[in-house]
Amino acid sequence: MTPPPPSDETARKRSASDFVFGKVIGEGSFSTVYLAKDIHTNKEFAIKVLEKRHMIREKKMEYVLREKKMLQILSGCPNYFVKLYCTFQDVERLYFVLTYAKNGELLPHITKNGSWNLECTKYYAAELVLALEQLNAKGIVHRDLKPENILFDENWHILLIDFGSAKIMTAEDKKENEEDGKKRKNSFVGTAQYVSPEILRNLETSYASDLWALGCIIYQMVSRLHPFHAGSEYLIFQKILKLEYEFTEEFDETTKDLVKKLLVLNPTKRLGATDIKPYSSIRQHEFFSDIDWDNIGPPPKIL
Ligand SMILES: Nc1ncnc2c1ncn2[C@@H]1O[C@H](COP(=O)(O)OP(=O)(O)OP(=O)(O)O)[C@@H](O)[C@H]1O
Ligand SMILES: O=C(O)C[C@H](Cc1nc2cc(Cl)cc(Cl)c2[nH]1)c1ccc(Cl)cc1
Repeated sequence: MTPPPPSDETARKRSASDFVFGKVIGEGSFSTVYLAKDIHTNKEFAIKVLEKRHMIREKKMEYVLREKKMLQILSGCPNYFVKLYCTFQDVERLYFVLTYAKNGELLPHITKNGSWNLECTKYYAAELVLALEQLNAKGIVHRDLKPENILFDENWHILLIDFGSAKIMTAEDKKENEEDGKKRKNSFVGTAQYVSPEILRNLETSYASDLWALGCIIYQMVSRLHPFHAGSEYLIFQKILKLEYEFTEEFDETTKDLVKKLLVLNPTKRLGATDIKPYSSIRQHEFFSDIDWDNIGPPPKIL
């Protein structure tokens, strides 16, 4: 007995004709992201469009299906992640219908000479910690966290994107991470400046890989530069493996202490890596002494 057709509009499988496509709001290596409006509800979405031919040629199907699976898992989280409303396809393309992050990327706000200050750094580092706690609770490691993958929604809260490189930690992975020095080939390397030492040394990634990226992002929110910078990816990797970075004069002692406890070569020694309740030891750090973790309140003005 075939099920009755969905009663209301939202349950019906969508197609491109349900949307009016507007401007391009971003380009990925395999995607174009459009601002689009649902013709039935007038609601705005970001629609990420991928060419099937390109997916097949570049053998990126697994990446797309992984992003779809991760976004479906995360769509149950209350906030901090872009929501996947639906997916559909036509002869040439695949479509992800996503929350529209109206206020764009974090990166320009921390690099331009604007009003970004230590209060913003603390607030958004706290939102990042809360987002990482939710990822941990869902068993997901993002593996490519960087300011370009952190967007702002219309109320200036963060929305993490780009889960095509994410990994679901299995019980097996967790066990292997406890046995130090277990060697396994990594099929994935993130973005040079933010890649963790364990990924460079072909060791298994773990939640602690995202804690390394958190350290890099907090460093960058304060100094506007990433901690490991050099003229080539090879030289950046060398600096990461030797933990070769310095603090600029903008850093106070408390911020330095937190960054030092996150940028630790051994993943199991990073602050939060062995928390029974992740990430209580990061929450308790002096750097977050002004944060009320049960209600971090409205975002600071960064206009
Ligand atoms: N939900 C969204 N709302 C607003 N802008 C978005 C959204 N998703 C992506 N973008 C913008 O589109 C750009 C491309 O995003 P997309 O995730 O498709 O590519 P990418 O995966 O970041 O690129 P790559 O494939 O090289 O990693 C992003 O850098 C971002 O600026
Ligand atoms: O409609 C669905 O939800 C399932 C399809 C499944 C699917 N069809 C595909 C065709 C190609 Cl060429 C590549 C991938 Cl990754 C493909 N994945 C799909 C469509 C769109 C997106 Cl973004 C992901 C998966």
